[in-house]
Amino acid sequence: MNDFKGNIALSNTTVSATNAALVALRERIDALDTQMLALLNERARCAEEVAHTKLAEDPKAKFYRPEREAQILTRMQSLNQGPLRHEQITHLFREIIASCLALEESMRIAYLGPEGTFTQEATFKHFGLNVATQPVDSIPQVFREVEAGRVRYGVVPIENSTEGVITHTLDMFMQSGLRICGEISLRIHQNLMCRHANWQSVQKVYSHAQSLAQCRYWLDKNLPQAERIPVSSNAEAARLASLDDTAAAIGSRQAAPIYGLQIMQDSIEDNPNNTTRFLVIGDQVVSPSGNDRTSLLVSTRNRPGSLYHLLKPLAENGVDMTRIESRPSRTTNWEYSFFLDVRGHEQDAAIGGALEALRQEAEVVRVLGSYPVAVM
Ligand SMILES: O=C(O)C(=O)C[C@]1(C(=O)O)C=C[C@@H](O)C=C1
Repeated sequence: MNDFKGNIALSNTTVSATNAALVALRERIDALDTQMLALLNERARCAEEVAHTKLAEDPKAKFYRPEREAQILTRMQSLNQGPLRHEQITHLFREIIASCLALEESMRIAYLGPEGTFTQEATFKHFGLNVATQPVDSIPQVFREVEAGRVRYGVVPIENSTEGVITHTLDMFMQSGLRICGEISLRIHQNLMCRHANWQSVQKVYSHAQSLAQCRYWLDKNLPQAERIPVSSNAEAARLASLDDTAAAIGSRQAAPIYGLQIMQDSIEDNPNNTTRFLVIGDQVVSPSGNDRTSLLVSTRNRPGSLYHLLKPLAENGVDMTRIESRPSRTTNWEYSFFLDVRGHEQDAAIGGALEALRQEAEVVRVLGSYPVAVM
């Protein structure tokens, strides 16, 4: 007997017993919600007091404390015993913290737009859904908005696990004095969207070049006839697809409702672990969280063994390097700047020692920021 027939066969007594159980459970949920409401507001009042305490100590105090947020989220994950998953707990607590932070200060965040990009998704993931945002046209423009003080922080992409580093962002650090205050790690799910259900017949697929590259094999297999047209952003791709029945777009789920499209196929990225890392940029020095990363910009003259001389101080001080990128220096031909990521905080003795030795070797050594490693 299937469920449907089973339900029909239930006697009146069973139905009322089921109803009674439901009523009791809902009463329990209502009682728990009442407790949570009181607790949430108590927490919010604490955050308001934190704001007063910070201001009393320093009238220019920063309210956003990424290291504290990372500690709270990590602690909640370690305490969590389910059935809610770590990811859901993290998401809920992020929203709670964001709402408390909004009571302390109303902030505006610039991000690489337009609306519907993965950078927007990363911004909301980190700062909560209710933060005021300012989508801008380019990575340099995000830096300019923060430098001019028109927004408090900016969010820019830095690297993708499939397609590698975003050189535009690295290059901006050569000109800008802004610091990295945080990082956001976002699992990138690419979606195929168009105006109608007949997606297999489309002749064009618009997307950002990186997204097209991330779906290369899926497109070869499922839409071999369609021309792949790279455009400035996934949101622009969605806009173009919204004007044309013979076209589809690939991009973030967020873009579909904004441009009146339907998601026809989801998670079409070739690599199931496709992740993009974003940076939060601002003018803030962030305290240690206990699980930090430090980004360095080091420039040196090109002489034999120069890279070896840069890396030796790190190795000798036991500093764990997680990334190195080289970029041609903008000022002199054949001089290189290196972007290094190391584990730890600039206040750690090991990194302090390595920096001191590095400064003997290199022309320029700049700490771009020490910040908490992204929590989920
Ligand atoms: O602990 C602080 O400094 C706070 O401002 C409180 C709080 C929170 O809600 O827990 C809010 C915002 C900060 O970014 C970090 C934490």
